[in-house]
Amino acid sequence: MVNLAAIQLVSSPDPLENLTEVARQLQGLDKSSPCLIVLPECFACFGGSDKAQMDMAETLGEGPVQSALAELAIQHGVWLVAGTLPIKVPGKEKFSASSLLFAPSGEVFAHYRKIHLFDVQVADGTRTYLESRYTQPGDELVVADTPLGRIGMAVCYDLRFAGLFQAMGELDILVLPAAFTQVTGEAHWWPLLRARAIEKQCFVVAAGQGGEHANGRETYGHSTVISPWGDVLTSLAKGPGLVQARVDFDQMHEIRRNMPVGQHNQFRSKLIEFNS
Ligand SMILES: O=C(O)CNC(=O)[C@H](CS)NC(=O)CCC(=O)C(=O)O
Repeated sequence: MVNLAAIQLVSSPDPLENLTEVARQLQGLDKSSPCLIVLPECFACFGGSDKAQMDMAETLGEGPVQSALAELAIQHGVWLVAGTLPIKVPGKEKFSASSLLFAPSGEVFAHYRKIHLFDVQVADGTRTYLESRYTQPGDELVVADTPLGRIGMAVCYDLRFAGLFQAMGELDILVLPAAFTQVTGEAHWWPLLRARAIEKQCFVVAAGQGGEHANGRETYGHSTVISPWGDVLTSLAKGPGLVQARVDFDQMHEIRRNMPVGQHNQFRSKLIEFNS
């Protein structure tokens, strides 16, 4: 059994405040099985100015937020997907929206830089988003081969690009830190997430920002754990909280035996792997 968990936040622009909330939510974790916890996109700083994010950007492997995260992973003995953090890109002005996977040892086991940037006019005209104005896109797929299983890493808007997940090959768990808008979340969050779980025949752990933020932005929330059959095992609509589901991978192997989608897949692609 493995406990798959997501912490939902309504992050402020203040990293200390948000890290304190993460530490508080971790107190509710069921540690009777090995745990994987996912934090939301921009968990440490959200709803402020672009400058607030630029100012807190850290160099990979050093900085107060990364140190705090490593400490939490060690303290609780868990695998921790630290949502996204602004991480400096050598030689570039912009930072990458980096999703770091911490091992229970506190080491950064894998590092995914969000590939697809959300430069979008939201349907009801509420807001125009231009993530590329301050974020450097990544260009590598990342699958972390861990003792818990093969973990595919993606962030938020990436969810809309099915080719990304096809290219990842076989996955046991897909993690998705997110900050979906209220408008697009209402319309697309569930069909996209459940489709990914079904087509990859894997568990999906999605951690969202979920509420009203300092700059008036509304995020959709609905953090969740979804089974390889597409069932929603747990979810939380809005507000800070912890969702968790102890899962048995036998169900996943049974589904794959009966419907060997992976073997029938006619598409193959190169990918970057981080191995233990
Ligand atoms: O910009 C920030 O402060 C933090 N980053 C985000 O909130 C990102 C980019 S704006 N949000 C998304 O990608 C929403 C995707 C989405 O809602 C969808 O695909 O429907």
